[in-house]
Amino acid sequence: METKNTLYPIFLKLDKIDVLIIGAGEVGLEKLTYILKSSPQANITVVSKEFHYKIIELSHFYSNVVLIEKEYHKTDIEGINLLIVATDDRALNVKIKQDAERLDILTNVADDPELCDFYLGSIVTKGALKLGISTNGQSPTLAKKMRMYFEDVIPDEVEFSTKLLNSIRKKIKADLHHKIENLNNVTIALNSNSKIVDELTLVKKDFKIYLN
Ligand SMILES: C[C@@]1(CC(=O)O)c2cc3[nH]c(cc4nc(cc5[nH]c(cc(n2)[C@H]1CCC(=O)O)[C@@](C)(CC(=O)O)[C@@H]5CCC(=O)O)C(CC(=O)O)=C4CCC(=O)O)c(CCC(=O)O)c3CC(=O)O
Ligand SMILES: NC(=O)C1=CN([C@@H]2O[C@H](COP(=O)(O)OP(=O)(O)OC[C@H]3O[C@@H](n4cnc5c(N)ncnc54)[C@H](O)[C@@H]3O)[C@@H](O)[C@H]2O)C=CC1
Repeated sequence: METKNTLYPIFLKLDKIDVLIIGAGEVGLEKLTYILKSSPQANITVVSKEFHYKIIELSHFYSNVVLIEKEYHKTDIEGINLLIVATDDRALNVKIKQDAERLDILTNVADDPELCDFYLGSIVTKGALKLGISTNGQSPTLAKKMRMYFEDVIPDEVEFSTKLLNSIRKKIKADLHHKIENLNNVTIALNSNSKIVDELTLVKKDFKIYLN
């Protein structure tokens, strides 16, 4: 595996596409839980011979999670946009990946990086702000630690600042070049000082003046 991370992160609207998880054991549960934590409205179908009881509980809570109790058949993946494979049968996982390739479906085979078209990352969410973290498959544990670190150090005020910046953004009536300059000026405090919390409080005051 490469040291330099060349993966390209994108932020998907999972309520607008169809996600399928095949296999509903421990790993299926981990993937489902993690996706719902970040995207509670994700459209997710789970196909499996048996279901972890926590997956059944989740499906009662989320009407957007549909469970289908059956053995995998290649027609299950037709029309699917994003696929996560998590059965305990490695040969079956390889076959599902081949079926998916024929239909051009982006696929993650849980815990089998070689078979993955994409990886799930660690995710930090603070209001509108979202950070995706990847170690290029080298250490999921490090990705998790980084998530916990950023959850801790990014101040909750960032939610407020994001909203304010958005309203300023809408108010500034200028050509794109001047708009970017203006927005850079009001956010410059964020870049110039490591005491993010203090700076955000200052920025908040500036914004209030700016908006009045
Ligand atoms: C390549 C990738 C493919 C993918 O699954 O998408 C992958 C692969 C593997 N994971 C393994 C193990 C563990 N995974 C975790 C946790 C997470 N794993 C996640 C993603 C990814 N895992 C992708 C790369 C992400 C990146 O680029 O950094 C996270 C981010 C999201 C998620 O849950 O999917 C989530 C953290 C969420 C969070 O809390 O923020 C823990 C820690 C724990 O659970 O506490 C362990 C045990 C400790 C350890 O091994 O480090 C194994 C070995 C299995 C074995 O031993 O057999 C493989 C296979 C291999 O490496 O060969
Ligand atoms: N549990 C763990 O922490 C880890 C698991 N893995 C690997 O991840 C994979 C999945 O592991 P677990 O989730 O723990 O297994 P599990 O045994 O808990 O779950 C497997 C699921 O796949 C379903 N399944 C099996 N054959 C099927 C078929 N033909 N059609 C539809 N569904 C089918 C089963 O009904 C079950 O729900 C395995 O390859 C395992 O080696 C790897 C690392 C850690």
